[in-house]
Amino acid sequence: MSLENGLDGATGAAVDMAGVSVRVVGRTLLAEVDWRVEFGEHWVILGRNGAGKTTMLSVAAAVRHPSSGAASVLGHRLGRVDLRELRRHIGLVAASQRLVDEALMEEEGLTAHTVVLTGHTGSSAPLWDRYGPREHEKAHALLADLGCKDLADRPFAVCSQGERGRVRIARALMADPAILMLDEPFAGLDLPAREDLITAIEDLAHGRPALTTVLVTHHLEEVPSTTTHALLVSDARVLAAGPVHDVLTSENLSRCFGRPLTLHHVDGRWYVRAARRVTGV
Ligand SMILES: Nc1ncnc2c1ncn2[C@@H]1O[C@H](COP(=O)(O)OP(=O)(O)OP(=O)(O)O)[C@@H](O)[C@H]1O
Repeated sequence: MSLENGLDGATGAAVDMAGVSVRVVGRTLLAEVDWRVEFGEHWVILGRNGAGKTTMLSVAAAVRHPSSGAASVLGHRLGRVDLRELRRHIGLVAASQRLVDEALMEEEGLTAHTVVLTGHTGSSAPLWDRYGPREHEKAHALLADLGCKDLADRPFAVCSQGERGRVRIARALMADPAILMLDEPFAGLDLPAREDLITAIEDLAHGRPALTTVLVTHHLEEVPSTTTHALLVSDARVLAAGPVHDVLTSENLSRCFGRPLTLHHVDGRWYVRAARRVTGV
């Protein structure tokens, strides 16, 4: 089997989990998860701290095997496919990820453009003989797509958190992934940086209709307007999954987060607030 041309030999969904459980000694991190993501869909995963969001993403990104159940990614069943090969077609972006060799970054002052280039080879250091004019140009174009073309020559080490977040996504896109998975990309961003990144993600969805995305976040305010589907996870189980307008309701969110919540949908974006207790006058 070859994944050389992206999805050769792949059939079915972008992600397909049936009865997936993940267990570690004495603990269940995911229990009996059924979840299907079709190509071109844009999902958001929401849930409380420790609910199992990152664990779900790690199975979907072919980083972790289920303890039981069946998981297929890009049509290939985990356990029957070379995971390293499969991961080349999955762009996983997490703030905790170490992208490039830290020592090299400090010593040689690797620029944001160079960090994006390393996405072509999936390497932690630049492999210069593997990058031609086409790759250099593409890295510039991706920085521009993410609204940060001016960062190209800036050392990555001095980039702000918001800037790094965008460079990380540009790097992931260098490999032309079929699916882009973003784990809390807005963590630590100030309001303008957050809004700019949301706009960049919305632009990606408009500009690349074939791209499938899965976003993990804590805040309803961060759900891009291009989101098509939502999954709520609670205590290692899927509480609700499906079209975004069916799943994102005050009732579902109140159950998911364990307190009465009121959800508002304005101009394509979502806002939530805790229902206030009425006190006496
Ligand atoms: N290797 C492990 N061994 C034991 N427990 C683990 C392991 N990995 C994760 N967990 C626990 O499993 C639970 C789910 O973790 P996960 O990272 O998936 O949650 P999350 O929903 O992404 O949480 P957060 O919003 O806080 O990032 C957490 O309670 C976590 O402490």
